Amino acid sequence: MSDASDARLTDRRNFIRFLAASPVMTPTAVRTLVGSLTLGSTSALAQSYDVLRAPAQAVGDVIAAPEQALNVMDFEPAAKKALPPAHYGYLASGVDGDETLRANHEAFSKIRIRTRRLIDVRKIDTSVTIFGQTYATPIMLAPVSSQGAFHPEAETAVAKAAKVKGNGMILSTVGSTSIEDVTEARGAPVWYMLYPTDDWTVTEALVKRAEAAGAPAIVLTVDRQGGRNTETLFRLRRDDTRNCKDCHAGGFANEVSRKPMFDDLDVSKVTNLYGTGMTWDYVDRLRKIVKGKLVLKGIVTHEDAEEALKHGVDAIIVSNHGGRAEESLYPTIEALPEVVKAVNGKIPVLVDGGFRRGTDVIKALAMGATAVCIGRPYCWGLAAFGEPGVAAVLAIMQREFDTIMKQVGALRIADITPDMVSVG
Ligand SMILES: Cc1cc2nc3c(=O)[nH]c(=O)nc-3n(C[C@H](O)[C@H](O)[C@H](O)COP(=O)(O)O)c2cc1C
Ligand SMILES: CCCCC(=O)C(=O)O
Repeated sequence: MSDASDARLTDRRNFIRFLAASPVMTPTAVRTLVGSLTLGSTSALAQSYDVLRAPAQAVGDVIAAPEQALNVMDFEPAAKKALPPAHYGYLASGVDGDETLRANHEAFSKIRIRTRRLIDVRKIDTSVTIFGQTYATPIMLAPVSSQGAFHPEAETAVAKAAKVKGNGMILSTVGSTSIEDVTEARGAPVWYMLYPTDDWTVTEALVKRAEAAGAPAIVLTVDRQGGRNTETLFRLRRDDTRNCKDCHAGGFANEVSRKPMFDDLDVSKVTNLYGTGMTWDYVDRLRKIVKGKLVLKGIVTHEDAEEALKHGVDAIIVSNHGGRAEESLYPTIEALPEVVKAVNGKIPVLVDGGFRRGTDVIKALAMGATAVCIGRPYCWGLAAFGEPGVAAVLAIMQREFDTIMKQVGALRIADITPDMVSVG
Protein backbone atom coordinates (compact mmCIF):
# COMPACT_ATOMS: atom_id res chain seq x y z
CA MET A 1 0.00 0.00 0.00
CA SER A 2 3.03 2.27 -0.01
CA ASP A 3 2.06 3.40 -3.53
CA ALA A 4 -1.06 5.15 -2.24
CA SER A 5 0.31 8.57 -3.13
CA ASP A 6 0.60 7.55 -6.81
CA ALA A 7 -1.37 10.04 -8.90
CA ARG A 8 -3.16 7.21 -10.67
CA LEU A 9 -4.72 6.19 -7.41
CA THR A 10 -6.51 9.49 -6.93
CA ASP A 11 -8.94 8.20 -9.55
CA ARG A 12 -11.62 6.28 -7.67
CA ARG A 13 -11.81 3.38 -10.04
CA ASN A 14 -8.07 2.88 -10.13
CA PHE A 15 -7.92 3.10 -6.39
CA ILE A 16 -10.42 0.30 -6.04
CA ARG A 17 -8.58 -1.75 -8.63
CA PHE A 18 -5.46 -1.19 -6.61
CA LEU A 19 -7.19 -2.41 -3.46
CA ALA A 20 -8.68 -5.42 -5.19
CA ALA A 21 -5.31 -6.41 -6.62
CA SER A 22 -3.69 -6.30 -3.22
CA PRO A 23 -2.90 -9.73 -1.89
CA VAL A 24 -3.96 -8.68 1.61
CA MET A 25 -7.47 -7.53 0.61
CA THR A 26 -10.31 -10.03 0.39
CA PRO A 27 -13.30 -9.06 -1.80
CA THR A 28 -15.36 -8.48 1.35
CA ALA A 29 -12.70 -6.20 2.80
CA VAL A 30 -12.58 -4.20 -0.43
CA ARG A 31 -16.34 -3.82 -0.43
CA THR A 32 -16.40 -2.73 3.19
CA LEU A 33 -13.69 -0.19 2.59
CA VAL A 34 -15.32 1.14 -0.57
CA GLY A 35 -18.62 1.44 1.27
CA SER A 36 -16.93 3.64 3.83
CA LEU A 37 -15.40 5.98 1.25
CA THR A 38 -17.10 9.29 0.55
CA LEU A 39 -15.98 9.53 -3.06
CA GLY A 40 -19.43 8.93 -4.55
CA SER A 41 -21.73 6.11 -5.60
CA THR A 42 -20.41 2.60 -5.71
CA SER A 43 -23.12 1.29 -8.02
CA ALA A 44 -21.13 1.61 -11.27
CA LEU A 45 -18.23 -0.07 -9.60
CA ALA A 46 -20.39 -2.83 -8.24
CA GLN A 47 -21.14 -3.79 -11.84
CA SER A 48 -17.50 -4.28 -12.57
CA TYR A 49 -17.20 -7.84 -11.35
CA ASP A 50 -13.47 -7.95 -11.84
CA VAL A 51 -13.11 -5.27 -9.19
CA LEU A 52 -15.82 -5.96 -6.67
CA ARG A 53 -16.85 -9.55 -6.62
CA ALA A 54 -20.17 -10.59 -5.21
CA PRO A 55 -19.91 -12.85 -2.18
CA ALA A 56 -18.10 -16.03 -3.06
CA GLN A 57 -20.42 -18.92 -3.80
CA ALA A 58 -20.21 -22.07 -1.80
CA VAL A 59 -19.38 -25.08 -3.92
CA GLY A 60 -22.69 -26.35 -5.32
CA ASP A 61 -24.48 -22.99 -5.19
CA VAL A 62 -25.98 -21.82 -8.45
CA ILE A 63 -24.93 -18.30 -9.40
CA ALA A 64 -27.76 -15.84 -10.04
CA ALA A 65 -25.70 -13.24 -11.93
CA PRO A 66 -22.50 -13.30 -13.99
CA GLU A 67 -20.76 -11.14 -11.37
CA GLN A 68 -21.04 -13.96 -8.86
CA ALA A 69 -18.92 -16.37 -10.84
CA LEU A 70 -15.45 -17.04 -9.55
CA ASN A 71 -14.45 -19.21 -12.47
CA VAL A 72 -16.00 -20.36 -15.74
CA MET A 73 -17.16 -23.67 -14.27
CA ASP A 74 -19.56 -21.68 -12.08
CA PHE A 75 -21.66 -21.03 -15.20
CA GLU A 76 -22.45 -24.68 -15.88
CA PRO A 77 -25.00 -25.24 -13.06
CA ALA A 78 -26.63 -21.91 -13.99
CA ALA A 79 -26.90 -23.08 -17.61
CA LYS A 80 -28.39 -26.36 -16.45
CA LYS A 81 -30.99 -24.49 -14.40
CA ALA A 82 -31.87 -22.19 -17.32
CA LEU A 83 -32.24 -24.85 -20.02
CA PRO A 84 -34.74 -27.59 -20.79
CA PRO A 85 -33.05 -30.94 -20.01
CA ALA A 86 -32.78 -31.88 -23.67
CA HIS A 87 -30.91 -28.68 -24.54
CA TYR A 88 -28.67 -28.89 -21.51
CA GLY A 89 -28.07 -32.55 -22.33
CA TYR A 90 -27.05 -31.63 -25.87
CA LEU A 91 -24.48 -29.16 -24.56
CA ALA A 92 -23.18 -31.25 -21.69
CA SER A 93 -22.83 -34.67 -23.24
CA GLY A 94 -19.95 -36.44 -24.94
CA VAL A 95 -20.07 -39.98 -26.29
CA ASP A 96 -20.30 -43.40 -24.62
CA GLY A 97 -19.62 -42.76 -20.93
CA ASP A 98 -18.23 -39.20 -21.39
CA GLU A 99 -14.77 -40.39 -20.35
CA THR A 100 -12.95 -38.56 -23.15
CA LEU A 101 -14.91 -35.42 -22.37
CA ARG A 102 -13.69 -35.58 -18.78
CA ALA A 103 -10.18 -36.68 -19.76
CA ASN A 104 -9.70 -33.57 -21.92
CA HIS A 105 -9.88 -31.34 -18.87
CA GLU A 106 -8.35 -33.68 -16.34
CA ALA A 107 -5.20 -34.06 -18.45
CA PHE A 108 -4.21 -30.49 -17.63
CA SER A 109 -3.63 -31.57 -14.02
CA LYS A 110 -0.72 -33.71 -15.17
CA ILE A 111 1.12 -30.71 -16.63
CA ARG A 112 2.99 -28.46 -14.24
CA ILE A 113 4.03 -24.87 -14.89
CA ARG A 114 7.62 -23.66 -14.40
CA THR A 115 7.70 -20.00 -13.45
CA ARG A 116 10.46 -17.41 -13.74
CA ARG A 117 10.85 -14.61 -11.21
CA LEU A 118 12.06 -11.02 -11.07
CA ILE A 119 10.76 -9.92 -14.44
CA ASP A 120 8.91 -6.60 -14.71
CA VAL A 121 5.44 -7.78 -15.74
CA ARG A 122 3.45 -4.59 -15.28
CA LYS A 123 2.73 -4.44 -19.01
CA ILE A 124 1.91 -7.54 -20.99
CA ASP A 125 0.57 -8.09 -24.50
CA THR A 126 -1.57 -11.19 -25.07
CA SER A 127 -2.32 -10.54 -28.73
CA VAL A 128 -1.77 -13.15 -31.44
CA THR A 129 -1.70 -12.82 -35.20
CA ILE A 130 -3.16 -15.63 -37.29
CA PHE A 131 -3.50 -15.40 -41.07
CA GLY A 132 -2.50 -11.74 -40.88
CA GLN A 133 -5.30 -10.84 -38.46
CA THR A 134 -4.41 -9.74 -34.93
CA TYR A 135 -6.63 -10.80 -32.03
CA ALA A 136 -6.35 -9.40 -28.50
CA THR A 137 -6.17 -12.89 -27.05
CA PRO A 138 -5.20 -16.43 -28.05
CA ILE A 139 -8.55 -17.68 -26.68
CA MET A 140 -10.91 -18.25 -29.61
CA LEU A 141 -14.50 -19.47 -29.73
CA ALA A 142 -14.95 -22.97 -31.15
CA PRO A 143 -17.85 -23.62 -33.52
CA VAL A 144 -20.91 -24.78 -31.61
CA SER A 145 -24.09 -25.59 -33.51
CA SER A 146 -27.67 -24.51 -32.79
CA GLN A 147 -26.96 -21.86 -30.19
CA GLY A 148 -30.62 -20.84 -30.40
CA ALA A 149 -31.18 -23.88 -28.18
CA PHE A 150 -29.25 -22.05 -25.46
CA HIS A 151 -30.51 -18.47 -25.75
CA PRO A 152 -32.79 -16.54 -28.13
CA GLU A 153 -29.94 -14.20 -29.10
CA ALA A 154 -27.76 -17.21 -29.92
CA GLU A 155 -24.57 -16.54 -31.92
CA THR A 156 -25.37 -12.81 -32.09
CA ALA A 157 -24.93 -12.47 -28.33
CA VAL A 158 -21.71 -14.50 -28.52
CA ALA A 159 -20.35 -12.37 -31.36
CA LYS A 160 -21.11 -9.14 -29.52
CA ALA A 161 -19.26 -10.33 -26.43
CA ALA A 162 -16.37 -11.55 -28.62
CA LYS A 163 -16.20 -8.13 -30.25
CA VAL A 164 -15.80 -6.38 -26.91
CA LYS A 165 -13.22 -8.83 -25.62
CA GLY A 166 -11.37 -9.26 -28.94
CA ASN A 167 -11.77 -13.05 -29.26
CA GLY A 168 -11.66 -14.70 -32.66
CA MET A 169 -14.80 -16.69 -33.48
CA ILE A 170 -15.68 -19.71 -35.62
CA LEU A 171 -19.27 -20.09 -36.80
CA SER A 172 -20.78 -23.56 -37.28
CA THR A 173 -22.50 -24.58 -40.52
CA VAL A 174 -25.46 -25.55 -38.38
CA GLY A 175 -25.50 -22.37 -36.32
CA SER A 176 -28.79 -20.66 -35.56
CA THR A 177 -27.58 -17.39 -37.11
CA SER A 178 -26.32 -16.52 -40.59
CA ILE A 179 -22.69 -15.62 -41.21
CA GLU A 180 -23.72 -12.16 -42.36
CA ASP A 181 -25.49 -11.42 -39.06
CA VAL A 182 -22.66 -12.90 -36.99
CA THR A 183 -20.04 -10.91 -38.91
CA GLU A 184 -22.00 -7.73 -38.30
CA ALA A 185 -22.37 -8.46 -34.57
CA ARG A 186 -18.67 -9.40 -34.26
CA GLY A 187 -17.73 -6.24 -36.18
CA ALA A 188 -15.13 -8.27 -38.12
CA PRO A 189 -15.00 -11.39 -40.28
CA VAL A 190 -15.37 -14.75 -38.54
CA TRP A 191 -14.02 -18.14 -39.57
CA TYR A 192 -16.58 -20.50 -41.05
CA MET A 193 -16.73 -24.13 -39.94
CA LEU A 194 -17.90 -26.38 -42.75
CA TYR A 195 -19.80 -29.62 -42.48
CA PRO A 196 -19.27 -30.92 -45.97
CA THR A 197 -22.73 -32.34 -46.90
CA ASP A 198 -22.97 -35.11 -49.46
CA ASP A 199 -24.15 -32.70 -52.16
CA TRP A 200 -21.18 -30.82 -53.65
CA THR A 201 -23.42 -28.05 -55.04
CA VAL A 202 -24.61 -27.28 -51.51
CA THR A 203 -21.09 -27.44 -50.08
CA GLU A 204 -19.77 -25.12 -52.75
CA ALA A 205 -22.60 -22.64 -52.13
CA LEU A 206 -21.85 -22.64 -48.39
CA VAL A 207 -18.16 -21.90 -49.03
CA LYS A 208 -18.97 -19.12 -51.49
CA ARG A 209 -21.42 -17.51 -49.11
CA ALA A 210 -18.97 -17.65 -46.21
CA GLU A 211 -16.20 -16.13 -48.32
CA ALA A 212 -18.52 -13.43 -49.63
CA ALA A 213 -19.18 -12.52 -45.98
CA GLY A 214 -15.42 -12.09 -45.54
CA ALA A 215 -14.53 -15.35 -43.79
CA PRO A 216 -10.73 -15.57 -44.02
CA ALA A 217 -10.76 -19.29 -43.22
CA ILE A 218 -12.94 -22.31 -43.97
CA VAL A 219 -12.64 -24.88 -41.19
CA LEU A 220 -13.49 -28.38 -42.39
CA THR A 221 -14.47 -30.62 -39.49
CA VAL A 222 -13.26 -34.16 -40.14
CA ASP A 223 -13.94 -36.01 -36.91
CA ARG A 224 -17.56 -37.05 -37.30
CA GLN A 225 -17.36 -39.57 -40.15
CA GLY A 226 -18.21 -42.72 -38.27
CA GLY A 227 -21.16 -41.52 -36.25
CA ARG A 228 -21.37 -41.41 -32.49
CA ASN A 229 -23.05 -43.02 -29.54
CA THR A 230 -24.74 -40.23 -27.58
CA GLU A 231 -25.79 -42.35 -24.64
CA THR A 232 -25.42 -39.71 -21.93
CA LEU A 233 -27.52 -37.28 -23.97
CA PHE A 234 -30.37 -39.77 -24.03
CA ARG A 235 -30.16 -40.24 -20.29
CA LEU A 236 -30.08 -36.50 -19.62
CA ARG A 237 -33.10 -35.75 -21.76
CA ARG A 238 -35.24 -38.79 -21.04
CA ASP A 239 -37.45 -36.99 -18.50
CA ASP A 240 -38.03 -33.95 -20.66
CA THR A 241 -41.69 -33.99 -21.57
CA ARG A 242 -41.08 -31.32 -24.23
CA ASN A 243 -38.50 -33.67 -25.72
CA CYS A 244 -37.49 -31.24 -28.42
CA LYS A 245 -40.36 -32.25 -30.71
CA ASP A 246 -40.46 -28.77 -32.24
CA CYS A 247 -36.72 -28.64 -32.79
CA HIS A 248 -36.58 -31.87 -34.73
CA ALA A 249 -39.92 -31.88 -36.50
CA GLY A 250 -39.94 -32.85 -40.15
CA GLY A 251 -36.83 -35.01 -40.30
CA PHE A 252 -33.26 -34.30 -41.30
CA ALA A 253 -33.77 -32.24 -44.47
CA ASN A 254 -36.28 -29.99 -42.77
CA GLU A 255 -34.00 -29.59 -39.78
CA VAL A 256 -31.05 -28.59 -41.93
CA SER A 257 -33.08 -26.32 -44.15
CA ARG A 258 -34.22 -24.36 -41.09
CA LYS A 259 -30.63 -23.33 -40.39
CA PRO A 260 -29.96 -19.90 -41.88
CA MET A 261 -26.84 -20.97 -43.77
CA PHE A 262 -29.05 -23.24 -45.89
CA ASP A 263 -31.52 -20.48 -46.82
CA ASP A 264 -32.30 -20.57 -50.53
CA LEU A 265 -30.42 -23.85 -51.01
CA ASP A 266 -32.03 -27.00 -52.31
CA VAL A 267 -31.16 -29.51 -49.59
CA SER A 268 -33.38 -32.30 -50.88
CA LYS A 269 -30.31 -34.36 -51.90
CA VAL A 270 -28.44 -33.83 -48.64
CA THR A 271 -28.59 -36.99 -46.57
CA ASN A 272 -25.66 -36.42 -44.26
CA LEU A 273 -23.56 -33.57 -43.00
CA TYR A 274 -20.46 -35.32 -41.83
CA GLY A 275 -18.84 -36.52 -45.02
CA THR A 276 -19.01 -40.22 -44.27
CA GLY A 277 -17.29 -41.04 -47.57
CA MET A 278 -14.81 -38.18 -47.36
CA THR A 279 -11.11 -38.83 -48.11
CA TRP A 280 -8.05 -36.63 -48.75
CA ASP A 281 -9.36 -36.24 -52.32
CA TYR A 282 -12.19 -34.22 -50.83
CA VAL A 283 -9.65 -31.95 -49.13
CA ASP A 284 -7.95 -31.45 -52.50
CA ARG A 285 -11.25 -30.66 -54.14
CA LEU A 286 -12.08 -28.15 -51.43
CA ARG A 287 -8.58 -26.70 -51.59
CA LYS A 288 -9.26 -25.81 -55.22
CA ILE A 289 -12.40 -23.79 -54.46
CA VAL A 290 -11.42 -22.19 -51.14
CA LYS A 291 -9.90 -18.81 -51.97
CA GLY A 292 -8.71 -18.04 -48.44
CA LYS A 293 -7.28 -20.37 -45.82
CA LEU A 294 -8.31 -23.98 -45.39
CA VAL A 295 -8.20 -25.38 -41.85
CA LEU A 296 -8.80 -28.98 -40.73
CA LYS A 297 -10.50 -29.46 -37.37
CA GLY A 298 -10.36 -32.81 -35.64
CA ILE A 299 -6.79 -33.95 -36.39
CA VAL A 300 -5.21 -35.82 -33.45
CA THR A 301 -2.23 -37.72 -34.89
CA HIS A 302 1.11 -36.83 -36.48
CA GLU A 303 0.25 -39.10 -39.42
CA ASP A 304 -2.77 -36.99 -40.34
CA ALA A 305 -0.91 -33.74 -39.61
CA GLU A 306 1.79 -34.79 -42.12
CA GLU A 307 -0.91 -35.66 -44.64
CA ALA A 308 -2.58 -32.28 -44.09
CA LEU A 309 0.66 -30.50 -44.94
CA LYS A 310 0.95 -32.50 -48.17
CA HIS A 311 -2.57 -31.44 -49.14
CA GLY A 312 -1.95 -27.72 -48.74
CA VAL A 313 -3.89 -27.21 -45.51
CA ASP A 314 -3.17 -23.83 -43.87
CA ALA A 315 -3.80 -24.70 -40.20
CA ILE A 316 -4.87 -27.57 -37.97
CA ILE A 317 -7.18 -27.59 -34.99
CA VAL A 318 -6.24 -30.51 -32.74
CA SER A 319 -9.65 -31.57 -31.52
CA ASN A 320 -11.74 -34.57 -30.53
CA HIS A 321 -14.91 -32.49 -30.76
CA GLY A 322 -14.91 -31.87 -27.00
CA GLY A 323 -15.13 -35.62 -26.34
CA ARG A 324 -18.07 -35.88 -28.75
CA ALA A 325 -16.29 -37.75 -31.56
CA GLU A 326 -15.09 -41.15 -30.34
CA GLU A 327 -14.39 -42.40 -26.83
CA SER A 328 -10.66 -42.43 -27.51
CA LEU A 329 -9.63 -41.58 -23.96
CA TYR A 330 -6.96 -39.46 -25.63
CA PRO A 331 -7.01 -35.89 -24.27
CA THR A 332 -6.26 -33.33 -26.96
CA ILE A 333 -3.56 -31.66 -24.84
CA GLU A 334 -1.72 -35.00 -24.97
CA ALA A 335 -2.19 -35.26 -28.75
CA LEU A 336 -0.95 -31.71 -29.31
CA PRO A 337 2.83 -32.37 -29.05
CA GLU A 338 2.95 -34.97 -31.84
CA VAL A 339 1.00 -32.70 -34.17
CA VAL A 340 3.20 -29.71 -33.29
CA LYS A 341 6.29 -31.80 -33.95
CA ALA A 342 5.01 -33.04 -37.31
CA VAL A 343 4.00 -29.55 -38.43
CA ASN A 344 7.36 -28.13 -37.34
CA GLY A 345 6.24 -24.50 -37.41
CA LYS A 346 5.06 -24.60 -41.04
CA ILE A 347 1.42 -23.75 -40.25
CA PRO A 348 -0.48 -22.66 -37.12
CA VAL A 349 -1.70 -25.42 -34.80
CA LEU A 350 -4.74 -24.64 -32.67
CA VAL A 351 -6.21 -26.94 -30.05
CA ASP A 352 -9.51 -27.33 -28.20
CA GLY A 353 -11.06 -29.62 -25.61
CA GLY A 354 -11.42 -29.04 -21.89
CA PHE A 355 -9.92 -25.55 -21.65
CA ARG A 356 -11.41 -24.05 -18.51
CA ARG A 357 -8.58 -22.06 -16.90
CA GLY A 358 -6.03 -19.46 -17.91
CA THR A 359 -3.40 -21.95 -16.82
CA ASP A 360 -4.78 -24.51 -19.33
CA VAL A 361 -4.28 -21.94 -22.07
CA ILE A 362 -0.67 -21.16 -21.19
CA LYS A 363 0.16 -24.88 -21.04
CA ALA A 364 -1.08 -25.38 -24.61
CA LEU A 365 0.82 -22.33 -25.86
CA ALA A 366 3.98 -23.51 -24.14
CA MET A 367 3.52 -26.86 -25.88
CA GLY A 368 3.43 -25.15 -29.27
CA ALA A 369 -0.19 -24.16 -29.92
CA THR A 370 -0.76 -20.85 -31.70
CA ALA A 371 -4.15 -20.38 -30.06
CA VAL A 372 -6.79 -22.40 -28.22
CA CYS A 373 -10.55 -22.64 -28.64
CA ILE A 374 -13.24 -23.00 -26.02
CA GLY A 375 -16.65 -24.53 -26.66
CA ARG A 376 -18.92 -25.33 -23.74
CA PRO A 377 -17.79 -22.55 -21.36
CA TYR A 378 -19.08 -19.68 -23.48
CA CYS A 379 -22.30 -21.61 -24.12
CA TRP A 380 -22.82 -21.99 -20.36
CA GLY A 381 -22.50 -18.19 -20.08
CA LEU A 382 -24.87 -17.73 -23.01
CA ALA A 383 -27.48 -20.13 -21.67
CA ALA A 384 -27.41 -18.70 -18.17
CA PHE A 385 -27.26 -14.95 -18.85
CA GLY A 386 -27.08 -14.18 -22.58
CA GLU A 387 -24.43 -11.75 -23.81
CA PRO A 388 -23.29 -10.61 -20.32
CA GLY A 389 -22.77 -14.26 -19.43
CA VAL A 390 -20.56 -14.85 -22.47
CA ALA A 391 -18.67 -11.62 -21.74
CA ALA A 392 -18.07 -12.72 -18.16
CA VAL A 393 -16.77 -16.14 -19.24
CA LEU A 394 -14.37 -14.53 -21.69
CA ALA A 395 -13.26 -11.95 -19.12
CA ILE A 396 -12.64 -14.54 -16.42
CA MET A 397 -10.55 -16.76 -18.70
CA GLN A 398 -8.63 -13.75 -19.93
CA ARG A 399 -8.03 -12.47 -16.40
CA GLU A 400 -6.71 -15.86 -15.37
CA PHE A 401 -4.54 -15.99 -18.47
CA ASP A 402 -3.13 -12.49 -17.82
CA THR A 403 -2.28 -13.53 -14.28
CA ILE A 404 -0.42 -16.67 -15.27
CA MET A 405 1.40 -14.83 -18.10
CA LYS A 406 2.73 -12.44 -15.49
CA GLN A 407 3.54 -15.21 -13.05
CA VAL A 408 5.62 -17.10 -15.60
CA GLY A 409 7.32 -13.86 -16.61
CA ALA A 410 6.02 -13.75 -20.19
CA LEU A 411 5.46 -10.25 -21.54
CA ARG A 412 4.13 -11.38 -24.90
CA ILE A 413 2.89 -14.63 -26.41
CA ALA A 414 6.26 -15.27 -28.06
CA ASP A 415 7.82 -15.36 -24.57
CA ILE A 416 5.79 -18.48 -23.71
CA THR A 417 8.25 -21.30 -24.33
CA PRO A 418 8.34 -25.11 -23.90
CA ASP A 419 10.54 -24.86 -20.80
CA MET A 420 7.59 -23.27 -18.98
CA VAL A 421 5.88 -26.64 -18.63
CA SER A 422 6.94 -29.90 -17.11
CA VAL A 423 5.03 -32.98 -18.20
CA GLY A 424 4.88 -36.42 -16.59
C1 LIG B 1 -23.15 -28.48 -28.19
C2 LIG B 1 -21.94 -28.58 -29.04
C3 LIG B 1 -22.07 -28.39 -30.42
C4 LIG B 1 -20.95 -28.46 -31.24
N1 LIG B 1 -21.09 -28.22 -32.57
C5 LIG B 1 -20.00 -28.27 -33.38
C6 LIG B 1 -20.11 -28.00 -34.76
O1 LIG B 1 -21.17 -27.67 -35.27
N2 LIG B 1 -18.99 -28.12 -35.50
C7 LIG B 1 -17.78 -28.47 -34.99
O2 LIG B 1 -16.78 -28.55 -35.71
N3 LIG B 1 -17.64 -28.70 -33.65
C8 LIG B 1 -18.72 -28.60 -32.86
N4 LIG B 1 -18.57 -28.82 -31.51
C9 LIG B 1 -17.22 -29.07 -30.96
C10 LIG B 1 -16.53 -27.75 -30.59
O3 LIG B 1 -16.21 -27.01 -31.73
C11 LIG B 1 -15.24 -27.98 -29.80
O4 LIG B 1 -14.43 -28.87 -30.52
C12 LIG B 1 -15.46 -28.50 -28.38
O5 LIG B 1 -16.64 -27.99 -27.82
C13 LIG B 1 -14.27 -28.12 -27.51
O6 LIG B 1 -14.36 -28.70 -26.26
P1 LIG B 1 -14.94 -27.96 -24.95
O7 LIG B 1 -16.41 -27.88 -25.12
O8 LIG B 1 -14.50 -28.85 -23.86
O9 LIG B 1 -14.29 -26.58 -24.86
C14 LIG B 1 -19.68 -28.74 -30.68
C15 LIG B 1 -19.56 -28.91 -29.29
C16 LIG B 1 -20.66 -28.82 -28.48
C17 LIG B 1 -20.50 -29.00 -27.00
C1 LIG C 1 -26.10 -31.47 -36.73
C2 LIG C 1 -25.37 -30.81 -35.65
C3 LIG C 1 -24.08 -31.43 -35.23
C4 LIG C 1 -23.32 -30.46 -34.45
C5 LIG C 1 -22.13 -31.01 -33.75
O1 LIG C 1 -21.06 -31.01 -34.31
C6 LIG C 1 -22.21 -31.49 -32.38
O2 LIG C 1 -23.31 -31.53 -31.83
O3 LIG C 1 -21.17 -31.82 -31.80
